[in-house]
Amino acid sequence: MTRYAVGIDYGTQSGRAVLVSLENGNEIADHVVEYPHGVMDQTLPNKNIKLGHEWALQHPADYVDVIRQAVPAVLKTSGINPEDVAGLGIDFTASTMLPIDAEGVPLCWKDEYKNNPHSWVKLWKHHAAQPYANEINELAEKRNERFLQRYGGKLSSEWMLAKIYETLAEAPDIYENADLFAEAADWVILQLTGSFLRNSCTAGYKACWHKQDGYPSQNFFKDIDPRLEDIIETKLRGEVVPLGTKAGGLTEEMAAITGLPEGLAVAVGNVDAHASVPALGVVEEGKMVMTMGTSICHMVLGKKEEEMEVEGMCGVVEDGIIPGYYGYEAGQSAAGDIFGWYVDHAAPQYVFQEAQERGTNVHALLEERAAKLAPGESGLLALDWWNGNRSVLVDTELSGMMLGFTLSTKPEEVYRALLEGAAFGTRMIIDAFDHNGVPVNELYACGGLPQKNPLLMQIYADVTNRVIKIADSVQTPALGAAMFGAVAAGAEAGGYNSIYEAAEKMGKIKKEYYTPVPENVKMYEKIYQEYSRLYNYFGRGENDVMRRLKQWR
Ligand SMILES: Nc1ncnc2c1ncn2[C@@H]1O[C@H](COP(=O)(O)OP(=O)(O)O)[C@@H](O)[C@H]1O
Ligand SMILES: O=C(CO)[C@H](O)[C@H](O)COP(=O)(O)O
Repeated sequence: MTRYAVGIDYGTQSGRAVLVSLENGNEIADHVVEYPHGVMDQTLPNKNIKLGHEWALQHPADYVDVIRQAVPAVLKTSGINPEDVAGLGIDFTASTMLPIDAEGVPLCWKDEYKNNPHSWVKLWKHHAAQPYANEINELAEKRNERFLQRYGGKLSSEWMLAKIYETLAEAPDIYENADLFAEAADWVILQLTGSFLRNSCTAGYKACWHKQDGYPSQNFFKDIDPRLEDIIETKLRGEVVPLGTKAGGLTEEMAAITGLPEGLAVAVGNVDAHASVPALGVVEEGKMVMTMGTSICHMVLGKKEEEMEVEGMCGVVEDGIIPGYYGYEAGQSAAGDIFGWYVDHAAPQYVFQEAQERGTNVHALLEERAAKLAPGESGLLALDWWNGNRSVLVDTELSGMMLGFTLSTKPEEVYRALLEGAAFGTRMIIDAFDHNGVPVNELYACGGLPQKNPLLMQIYADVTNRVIKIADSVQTPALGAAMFGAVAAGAEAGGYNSIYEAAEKMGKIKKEYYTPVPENVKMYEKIYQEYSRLYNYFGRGENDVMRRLKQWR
């Protein structure tokens, strides 16, 4: 008898449920629900209350809507018997967080708080907490706090501590009246099961929790603000558990809403990018998974014995991706967005015209022409910093650059140089890991870009001199979430006893690989040396022209 699991992937604009077979990971049915309130970056649902610059909020009811609509829809489409579903797991954007009361009710649902923006869900890309992140970073650096090195030397404004401190500073009553600050991932699990547990992935990568050391010290929090002194025992309390842990069984109410059996095993939450790793079958060291879309997340597992320090990584967390390993994460803050920028704002009209005449899109046309060029033929070289540099320089003040233009430079040459620049940026990240005790032997890719742009993937293989394997699932994070749901169920209940077993059966990659072409590798090695020189020159303080130009804007 075939058994199934449900994975729910909570993205930025929408959530989707996917029903997968536990035999082989095949996606039987999926259903997407756009969040009715989307991303609130102008006003609260009460339209009279305007939001500040860099705010990005969400409505927690939208997350419940996804459960209410998408789960029954996949059961109906598939026609399976709900009793054959063994487990359920979710993945979420992070750090997407909210204040809740002692009963788990979001403060934004209460009349007395709903008009205060700080009572709502702060979405991962809410960047208004930057001044508070800066303050935390300065203090941590001054105090020589060890935890800072685990986050590439800087905490992000997107993360939990900056967002909580922002609430304390700007809305002390919300801070006071919050029983807990919760990751939305953990809050949704609370809705499904009635139990509140913090998953080690979001706690580790986004809230500075460490398996041995716990959170930063009480003393450190007190130094930020005396009112934060007891935060670890109060508003950050909650057991932190590894991924795949069973959070509990589906409640009677949720069983009625979804059509799934009451008591169904539900796994603790997970981060979207991280959930993809086992979905590609990756549960061991040496294999870097790249989630490639508007931006790129790079994840790699390191030895169980030793936590390594790698320049500019976003974080290292024990059990943070696959239990039993240190999980390392790094990132490029733009990739697809840079190619999209060129098409939208810089490609000439005649390219659009030709694309239209040929019934193709501009990306595809530029890719086709760029594929005819050899490495180095354009004479162009780009620094891929259109949205700053996340890894390894951790500097949002840096900006994009291209050199080598002549009067005969063509649009496809510029497009190819942008693809190459992104690949060099990834090579820099790989080298940082590889040279610091976290080997990267093979690359795995998922997300939209590997499906959209084969030339980009070949360039990545050539620039990094590594084989690249591509996900064979459209909903990679949801598949990963479903796999952790199966692990929460355990073999006795028809699931799996470990994520290793689940990955072996359900992880999926395409048969065709991208393999480096030796002569391209040779040429790109030379160009990469030039890229590295420019990278250091503009990125490490020798010439701060990018920073100055930004200041003068
Ligand atoms: N053919 C293409 N080649 C390269 N980039 C593309 C192409 N088509 C779209 N893009 C870029 O891909 C990005 C979207 O990637 P996708 O993985 O679908 O989204 P997301 O990151 O939001 O999940 C956009 O930034 C867009 O500019
Ligand atoms: O924080 C992250 C990974 O650590 C993600 O960048 C964030 O969750 C949003 O991801 P996406 O836009 O791909 O859904």
